[in-house]
Amino acid sequence: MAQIAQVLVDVPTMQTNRPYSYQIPTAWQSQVTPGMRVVVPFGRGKRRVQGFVLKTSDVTNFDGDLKAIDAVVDLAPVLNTEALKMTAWLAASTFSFQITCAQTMLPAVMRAKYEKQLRRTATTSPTVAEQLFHGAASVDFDSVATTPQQVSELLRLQAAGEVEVYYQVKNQARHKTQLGVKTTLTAAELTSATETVRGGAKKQLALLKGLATLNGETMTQKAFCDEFDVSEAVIRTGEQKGWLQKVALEVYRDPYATSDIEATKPLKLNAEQQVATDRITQAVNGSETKTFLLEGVTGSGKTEVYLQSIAAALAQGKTALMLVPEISLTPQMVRRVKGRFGKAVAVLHSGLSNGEKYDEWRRIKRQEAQVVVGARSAVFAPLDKIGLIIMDEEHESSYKQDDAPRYHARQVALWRSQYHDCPVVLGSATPSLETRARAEKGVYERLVLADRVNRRPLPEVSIIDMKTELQKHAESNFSAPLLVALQDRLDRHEQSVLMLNRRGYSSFVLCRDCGFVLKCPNCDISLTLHMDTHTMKCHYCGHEEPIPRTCPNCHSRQIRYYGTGTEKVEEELQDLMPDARIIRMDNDTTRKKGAHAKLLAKFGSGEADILIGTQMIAKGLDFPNVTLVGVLNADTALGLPDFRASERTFQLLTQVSGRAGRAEKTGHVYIQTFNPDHYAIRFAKHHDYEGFFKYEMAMRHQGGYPPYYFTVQITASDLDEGIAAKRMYQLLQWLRPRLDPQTILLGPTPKPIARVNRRYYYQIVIKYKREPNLEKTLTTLLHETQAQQRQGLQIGIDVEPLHFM
Ligand SMILES: Nc1ncnc2c1ncn2[C@@H]1O[C@H](COP(=O)(O)OP(=O)(O)OP(=O)(O)O)[C@@H](O)[C@H]1O
Ligand SMILES: [Zn+2]
Ligand SMILES: [Zn+2]
Repeated sequence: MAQIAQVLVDVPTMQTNRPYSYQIPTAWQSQVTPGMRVVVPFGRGKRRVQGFVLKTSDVTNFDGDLKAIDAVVDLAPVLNTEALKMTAWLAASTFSFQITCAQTMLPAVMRAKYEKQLRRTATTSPTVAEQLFHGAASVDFDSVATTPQQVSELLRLQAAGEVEVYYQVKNQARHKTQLGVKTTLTAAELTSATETVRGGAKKQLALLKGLATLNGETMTQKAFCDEFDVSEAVIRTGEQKGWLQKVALEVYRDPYATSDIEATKPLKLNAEQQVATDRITQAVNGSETKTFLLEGVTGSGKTEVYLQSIAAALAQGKTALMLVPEISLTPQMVRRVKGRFGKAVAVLHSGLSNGEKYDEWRRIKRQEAQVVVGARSAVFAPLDKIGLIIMDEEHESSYKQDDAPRYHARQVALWRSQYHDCPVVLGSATPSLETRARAEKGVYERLVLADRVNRRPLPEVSIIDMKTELQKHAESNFSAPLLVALQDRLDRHEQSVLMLNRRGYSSFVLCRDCGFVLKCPNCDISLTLHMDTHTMKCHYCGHEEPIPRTCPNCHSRQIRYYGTGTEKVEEELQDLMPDARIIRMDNDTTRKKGAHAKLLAKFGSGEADILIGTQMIAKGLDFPNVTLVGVLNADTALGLPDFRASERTFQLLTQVSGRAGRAEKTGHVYIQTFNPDHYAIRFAKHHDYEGFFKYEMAMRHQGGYPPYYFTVQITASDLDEGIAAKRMYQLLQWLRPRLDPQTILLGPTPKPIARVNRRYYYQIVIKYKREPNLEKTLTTLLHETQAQQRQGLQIGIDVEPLHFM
């Protein structure tokens, strides 16, 4: 029997990966197992914290006095063997703490909430019991300690032993219950009960008939009443007569219960889809830990390949995990998967309430759901026997988490594929350069869908040079050709989608006459406008120069920061086209839960002619009547001070173009830009992913960027800019001798948005090809900066960051 538990404790100010030993009280010795949550005392005083049991052992001779576990939170482990291994791996590979990782893997409601209480003691005087506690055993600390006088009085009482402060760990997870009915009578007893019912009581007979069909099962009262057409009053009568019992029935909050999703059957695959599905199925059946890159143009029917591959895994008695970028943004995808697999599907995404997420999580854990669809953190879904993992739109940067642990869902997916011996499918029309490069090397197997379903052509793309447009007429967000095209669609009762790129809003300057963007002379990366210092800064190398008043390239005075809002665009368009019915989709109009899905449904049902939106409309939408796509400003993302700016622009333009002409009617795309000759725009015009890939790889090679180099970003932030900067210079001195001479250290530099939440950010970027000392150095850094964190300086380590801002 296990007598000692190694517990990972949740103490934010004193994190460590070293577990603490606690004694397991005799009564629980056969019950406490690894992966359970427990409440333990920590430090001096009465502090209670939540922790995870990592290991149990039966060592009986330990040094000193071990504290005992206070309470056991779970009846069964919430982290199984795989999950425990995964936390250890995740912590090591992202340089974060194991407790943070464990918490990230579980639904938010399972995170402990602490309540500070004031308790009575054995020696509390009757007056204090009455005045302070009003007869209760404990009170909320904050409610009785609002003034300094009160606090000082409490301190006095505490010193006198009359009261004590206690930290209560609150379990926030609540199950939802409904009233259910069940009967313990046998069929024969029910029949004889029928004979006691007097002639006219038809409803009582209906009740008995209903109960007879239950076969000992429990049914919710509501469902029972609906199905057998009896009232709650009749149920009460039945209860009084001893025919039935009312019980509390645990129910799941099902976020999709009210939406009626039509069941779908597998489509007949085209030749390319068939080849891809066969290869994946083969790997599923053979339990191959293989990674596929499914590179399929927009509208090539990747989803159908996913669905039929998932079916193959289910046929083997296995489960499947399907990741999509922030799913609340693609309600269409949920419908497709639920339509095919019905109740076997659990959905996890940030649009759900915490209770809903918890319920879906439990459904997966209890193996009641075999298919999980979800956004980033769904990669930790507690599925057993995974047969296939799919990652749709694998290039999406929302798969990377910005806070600790800074993990990429792709990394976790690959780890789980090793654990479960199953294949991973990375799907995209525009794979990330890293992924495509790995396929080139043969690390991943490449599967290609080169054509749209039914050989529909990809839409024609016209590039509109906004420099000449602006010379022709007054400043407007709309070029003449785009307006003509919009009017034309209005006349033909076809729909249009307009995208306004908000990324990089106003943070760089652009010449409206020649399209020139100011770049760093050292790094070939856009300089960022810093209004606080009135300078242009390179945040890769630290180069700084004044804000130009005229364009260094053409000497025009039309150089200014760039940016415009969706609301303004909507107003302008409504003025220009008073008859058009417009839906606007941006952070403002989609803030409310479910608003996103509603707006899309409205557009889908033809209640609007034009959908204006930010990047959120670029992906996944499949509306047959959309024949026109307009991109109002292709350049904003290009101007970002990030070596991935071209890649992101190309991906975005290709994705949004892909929304046009997906069904019978041919589509057309208009891209407005000040940089018509930029290669990202040229390749997007020709839907030429492969061309872009080769060109961009050459650029990365030349600049010494990923995938040719690996990168790690270290940030320091503090309310005091001087402290953050000083710490980074010290850190640079500290890092240099510890790392390989070949390794490049960039910075320290202020982050482009240097001040967020009143904190100042500084960063160092480590670039390397091979760095044997990296792991040791960064692990040391993580642990040694604990003391500084307590003083308010925050250090962040980000392996392979996706954003340098
Ligand atoms: N074999 C098929 N036969 C008929 N229709 C199909 C077939 N496969 C897919 N489709 C239909 O083609 C359309 C496009 O498919 P889907 O949305 O899966 O494309 P996709 O590759 O995911 O595109 P995107 O990357 O643009 O999201 C959908 O409406 C889908 O129902
Ligand atoms: Zn530079
Ligand atoms: Zn210029």
